[in-house]
Amino acid sequence: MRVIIESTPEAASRRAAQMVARLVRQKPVCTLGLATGGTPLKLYGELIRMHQEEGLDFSRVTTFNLDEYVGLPPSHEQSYRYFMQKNLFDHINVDVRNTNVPDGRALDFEKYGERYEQLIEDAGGIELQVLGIGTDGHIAFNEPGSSLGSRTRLKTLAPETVRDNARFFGSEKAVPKLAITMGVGTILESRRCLLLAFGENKAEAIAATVEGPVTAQVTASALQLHREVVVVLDEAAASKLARREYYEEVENAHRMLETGKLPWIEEA
Ligand SMILES: N[C@@H]1[C@@H](O)[C@H](O)[C@@H](COP(=O)(O)O)O[C@@H]1O
Repeated sequence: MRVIIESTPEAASRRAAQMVARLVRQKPVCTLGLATGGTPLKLYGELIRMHQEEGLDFSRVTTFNLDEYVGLPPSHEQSYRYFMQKNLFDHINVDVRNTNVPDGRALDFEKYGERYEQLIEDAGGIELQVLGIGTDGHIAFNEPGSSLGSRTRLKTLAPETVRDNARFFGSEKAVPKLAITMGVGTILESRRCLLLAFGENKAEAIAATVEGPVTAQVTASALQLHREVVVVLDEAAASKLARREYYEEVENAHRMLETGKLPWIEEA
């Protein structure tokens, strides 16, 4: 796990956008996994800017979103399809037919989950999965207790998540209590994961994810089993990490390798 700590959410989002953009430039036909929530908004804003000002081309990109609330039609302002259209897809040149967000109106969720998994497989798997994290340490809607091998399926939201998301719906009562979500196992199969977290209210979940034991009680901790994960944080979200100095050393080493300057070799 590579942990990158930037001073602000803006700087962290720019860093994350550069990673996404590098992939899209190197591999124009690629599959991105996308997330919703407040966290990736600045990342999407930066990708839109890169498309508009630098010609970043999404025309051959396919996308898969992590999750969707059960019962919300795509036209509902709080549906994740609506969110993606408004905050990214409507502003870049992705072909909307190549964008996939689980359908919250599906009736046979078991079958639908299998179909979503198949679509991901048919697209060649997810190259880079963008992730946020819940205050209870969940990724997508894999709430505490979710199997670390789980696949796309129906999930009941934990009370903490209902409380956190009430801000978007006006009240806790209005928050859908069920969601269809990629599983932890689905997420672990993506080739690379990019986890973003900002703000003090994510600090505990991030410390548990990065430095705690791998446990189904903090589903993001399963990312420790993945071979290529980058965690991009702002100062506040990093504030409860015990090994912060080491992560900074690792980043210095990356910079030295990029510039080809390894002082101990030059001095020898
Ligand atoms: N299903 C989503 C997650 O994918 C997201 O990571 C989380 C955090 O949201 P926010 O970024 O708004 O804090 O919220 C929801 O639970």
